[in-house]
Amino acid sequence: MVTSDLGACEWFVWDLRRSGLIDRGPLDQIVGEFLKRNPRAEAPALAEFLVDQGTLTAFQAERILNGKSQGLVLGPYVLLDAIGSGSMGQVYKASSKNDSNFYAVKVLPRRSMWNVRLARRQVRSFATFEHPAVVPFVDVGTAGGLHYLAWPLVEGNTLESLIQHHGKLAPATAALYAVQVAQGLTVAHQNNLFHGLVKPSNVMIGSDNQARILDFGIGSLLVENEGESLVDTMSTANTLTSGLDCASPESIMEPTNRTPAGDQYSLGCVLYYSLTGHVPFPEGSAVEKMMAHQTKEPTPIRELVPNVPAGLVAVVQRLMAKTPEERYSGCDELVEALEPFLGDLNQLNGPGGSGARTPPNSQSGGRMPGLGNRSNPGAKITLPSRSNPGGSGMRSNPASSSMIVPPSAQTPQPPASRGGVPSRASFNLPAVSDETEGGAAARSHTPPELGRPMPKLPTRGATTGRPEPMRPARPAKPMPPPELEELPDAEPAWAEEASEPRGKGNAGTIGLIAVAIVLMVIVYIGATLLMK
Ligand SMILES: Nc1ncnc2c1ncn2[C@@H]1O[C@H](COP(=O)(O)OP(=O)(O)OP(=O)(O)O)[C@@H](O)[C@H]1O
Repeated sequence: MVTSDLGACEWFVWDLRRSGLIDRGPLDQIVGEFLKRNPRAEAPALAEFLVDQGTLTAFQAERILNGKSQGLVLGPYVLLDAIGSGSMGQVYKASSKNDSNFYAVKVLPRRSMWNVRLARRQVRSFATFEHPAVVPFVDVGTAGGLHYLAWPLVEGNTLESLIQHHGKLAPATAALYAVQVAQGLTVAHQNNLFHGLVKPSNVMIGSDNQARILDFGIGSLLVENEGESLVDTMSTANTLTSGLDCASPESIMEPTNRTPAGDQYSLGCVLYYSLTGHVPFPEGSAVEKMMAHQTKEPTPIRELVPNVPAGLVAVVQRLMAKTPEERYSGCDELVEALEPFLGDLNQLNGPGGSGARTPPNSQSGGRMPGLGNRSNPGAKITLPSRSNPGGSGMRSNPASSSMIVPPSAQTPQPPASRGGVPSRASFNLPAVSDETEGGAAARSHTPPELGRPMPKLPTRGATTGRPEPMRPARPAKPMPPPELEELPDAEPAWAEEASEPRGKGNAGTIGLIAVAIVLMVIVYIGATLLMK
């Protein structure tokens, strides 16, 4: 199809070609047919058509209409939608050209500096085991100057989101999720992997009532490894701050001191949050929170929620012991300590509700996922119902803006062999990519995205069809074919990383941050003593 045939859609079609989302042949055919029927159509109309017939997702169309055609294909991943953003970067729902499964792809800010080689080693470690509560870190790569990390996409709502919207959990429900997380951590710790950032926003509860730990791998990237720190200083600082509510005292004193025992402390904070609806130290500045983790005890749980069993409170206290040695010998011991509090979930009252029922879509058949027959053989464990508004606290919350829409509601579900998480074996891991955008960016057909409303597209009245704000007008000179075009961000970040051990400088900076934190703590304690 020649450029002159494209009319007012010319710039859009060029950008679409540059994006690498669709093969040129099929694209030209679809566009040609559309323009034959609508010769005067402008770009938004064409975009809407492509979304309607499933060639583009609404997110992709919106990005391209806004002139952001780069970065939609990162290595094997085709970005389909934005899920949310965290302290390290933006997270996208993506499909992989390697296996057609869905992934959560975290894209780090441009020019983040970290050592991809060591991150790849992390990825390989996750290939050695599987657990229903562990969402494995499956890929890391660089494309067009952007670094990306990938995990299988899981459906559900985070504990943070659930509790923010529906309040604290019933003790048995809180214990159930803590057991599931502890089981996942047990297996990870046995494989020499700690999490380092366990917190309510990193625990996803699926419609099968299985807790799944998100963001595995990131904590290790924050830690010095062979003298090289993996994540740039700014990302490290942001991530540490965002994790402060559940950070162990020892990781606060020394940010690279992340261990299995630290995961226990963080899980203690998560359990405290589940039982009370508040993090242990909700008040004050970042420094005051750091101090509190070092020196203070949180408000006693039974002062806030009298019906929490004393034994469960004792478990939280032990998990949150200030010194690692006082905690459990391992998460397996913790699982045993929690099991007596699972009770009979049929009898439980959730936030504002009566008994819970087994969810119709529960894959566990009412049994506690992950525990099999091992625990409470006598107890008839029925999982809390998402669909029971008066139930046990595990309720769906379609109104939550911070929640992702379960992919089942958006797109055809990928084959899930582990209660929502595609099995590691089925990942068919993409060769860790180190390609530049556009170069190896294979042209693929984007899987149709169902059910997402079309974004408000720019009005069609504009003479160019170009939305506002517009990019600068295209130069009058003939454009080179996209294949030959120089991509603006195609600088090989990997080459830099390979030649320069940036982590060392970064490690030094983390050391300085640690020293500064220690000094702040000392000054604070001194000032407090003087005031007394
Ligand atoms: N594997 C995953 N499957 C589905 N959603 C995910 C997955 N990983 C992350 N998310 C979602 O992506 C969003 C952003 O995640 P991200 O980890 O960046 O932020 P966060 O945990 O909220 O904050 P922080 O960066 O401070 O930890 C969150 O809503 C999170 O639930």
